[in-house]
Amino acid sequence: KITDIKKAEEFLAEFNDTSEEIIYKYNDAYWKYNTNITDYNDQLQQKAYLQWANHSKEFGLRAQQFDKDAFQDESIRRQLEKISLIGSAALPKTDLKEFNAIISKMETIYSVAKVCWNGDQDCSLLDPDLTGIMAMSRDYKELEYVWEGWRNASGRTMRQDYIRYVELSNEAARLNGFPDNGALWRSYYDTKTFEADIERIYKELQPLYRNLHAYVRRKLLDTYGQNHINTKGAIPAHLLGNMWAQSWINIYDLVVPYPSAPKIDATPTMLKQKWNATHMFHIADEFFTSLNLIPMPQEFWDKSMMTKPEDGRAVVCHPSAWDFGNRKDFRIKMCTVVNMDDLVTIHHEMGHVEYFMQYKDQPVPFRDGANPGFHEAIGDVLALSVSTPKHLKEIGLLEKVDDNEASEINFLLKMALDKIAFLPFAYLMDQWRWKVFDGRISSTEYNKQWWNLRLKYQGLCSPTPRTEKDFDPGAKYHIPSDVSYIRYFVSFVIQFQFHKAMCDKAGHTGPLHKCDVYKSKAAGDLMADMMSLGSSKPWQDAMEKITGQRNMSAESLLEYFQPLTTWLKKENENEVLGWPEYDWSPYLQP
Ligand SMILES: O=C(CCC(O)(O)[C@H](Cc1ccccc1)NC(=O)c1ccccc1)N[C@@H](Cc1c[nH]c2ccccc12)C(=O)O
Ligand SMILES: [Zn+2]
Repeated sequence: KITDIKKAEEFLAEFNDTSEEIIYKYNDAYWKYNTNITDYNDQLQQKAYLQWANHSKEFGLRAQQFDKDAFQDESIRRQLEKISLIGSAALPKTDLKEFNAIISKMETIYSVAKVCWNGDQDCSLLDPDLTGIMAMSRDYKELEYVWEGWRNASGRTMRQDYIRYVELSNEAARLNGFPDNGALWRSYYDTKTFEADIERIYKELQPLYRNLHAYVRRKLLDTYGQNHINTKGAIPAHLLGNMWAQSWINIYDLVVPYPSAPKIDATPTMLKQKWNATHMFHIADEFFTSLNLIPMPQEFWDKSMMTKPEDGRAVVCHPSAWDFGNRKDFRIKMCTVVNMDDLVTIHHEMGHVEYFMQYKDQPVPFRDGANPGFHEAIGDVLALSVSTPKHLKEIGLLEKVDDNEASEINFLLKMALDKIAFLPFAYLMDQWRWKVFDGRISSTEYNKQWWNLRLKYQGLCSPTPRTEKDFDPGAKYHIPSDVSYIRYFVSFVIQFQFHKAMCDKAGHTGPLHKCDVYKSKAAGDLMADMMSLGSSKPWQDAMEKITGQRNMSAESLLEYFQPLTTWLKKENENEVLGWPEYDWSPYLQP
């Protein structure tokens, strides 16, 4: 093994110089495919992917020639380690081609899947039509039709491909020295107690979730009646305002605690004031620059895709942020709809781009988040400030803001419908996949085990009978697209730690949920100093830089929701928490 430091430095310099161009070429081809799904563009992206994979493999094998532990210089050691971890590029050529082809096939199925009415006359895609129905409809049967139709058109048709995807993922993981792909994914958190830490944090948050679940279930009884809601059973999964019941924000009007107090909903005002996508992006950009963060560059405004093309092109609508690797070209691809949900999502995506720009001068192996959860948290932290009634009023999206207990509970419940409802979903998404990758869940019971987890963690049941002909996990973007999900669970916990640290830095006093860091340069600098590290240091160092402590903790999240927790416990005094009648189901009712 090579231990010569000069040779190591030359190798790293060569990697850095040759990588930018090949990364740009791959992103350019992948962007063209994502914003215009055709066979031709698919072939081009697969070719560019193979070139990028060959580059990774060549440099990965060369990096392994060095005895990385022989180097005192932590940066050299860490760069060699990251270059050695080449993921799917370790697969033999034919397997690699098959692997990439399967993923783009599943992703295409997902992006073009549609639900049709009256004999295929008119059909709807997920984005924006089916999403809109799931959010707005209060018709039990209509929701059921769309919920099942989407799963038939997306998940069900990719079930066989997924089985092959699992085999190839595990083969690649083994070639990288891991027992299975779940172990490889968990390694990105560089913490040997990661699973135990996540489980502990989940257990701390579960009481609050069960209180929210019981409260919402009680309210849904008023809307959907005894036949469809059992106050000791699971909630039918299609009634929560979202295709996957991962966010319950869209049924806020059915569950608002004090209907007479002002509803904190900015969407009607956005529509009345004729907001459009570009304006929403500028509002978000202005928030970032108010914190002395880097503004979106001109190329961003010129090359991003902010709305779904109207020329009938098939595109991947699921939002994403793009770093083209040349330290200049950064984009967002999103099918923006003018509503509060998408204003929050724009902040989420822009958080990714801010992170890209903050670490763009790091060596290529360090141009990444401290861990995947950090990358997901940045934008959401800023959105916590933007979502306060005080801030929404400041940007003209709310007329009046009351400062009384009723308004406070209304606001905190709305935030809980997004942030607390999401936690069990984010947790179970990779619980299921970790078990699929390590063989604890076999392909003969993919769907049965999925619904076991949906019941166990979310307290949901399917509105219609499910069999192993179905593949409901495939109905959620990240499964066909090979994108891990525990990153969002981590993000939803640490974003409150970051929020608290920024609020302290901004000199905020009073309850955490009222904090808005708008225009605080000190708070912005705190985040910028962390982001500029990229993945050059262990994430515990990055965490310490912001919060002064080195671990993930649910403490700040629980502090933020404290007033709501107290209120819910009182409200639920005579409620049954949980779903003890676990075998109740809406389709077995008379
Ligand atoms: O998937 C997303 C947003 C999309 C993304 O920005 O996370 C995107 C997903 C993706 C990953 C890899 C390839 C393609 C899409 N991630 C990125 O664009 C991204 C960019 C750079 C680094 C890491 C991730 N959100 C999750 C849940 C979620 C977390 N926070 C939210 C806030 C508002 C709305 C949704 C969410 C979801 O919709 O289920
Ligand atoms: Zn994201």
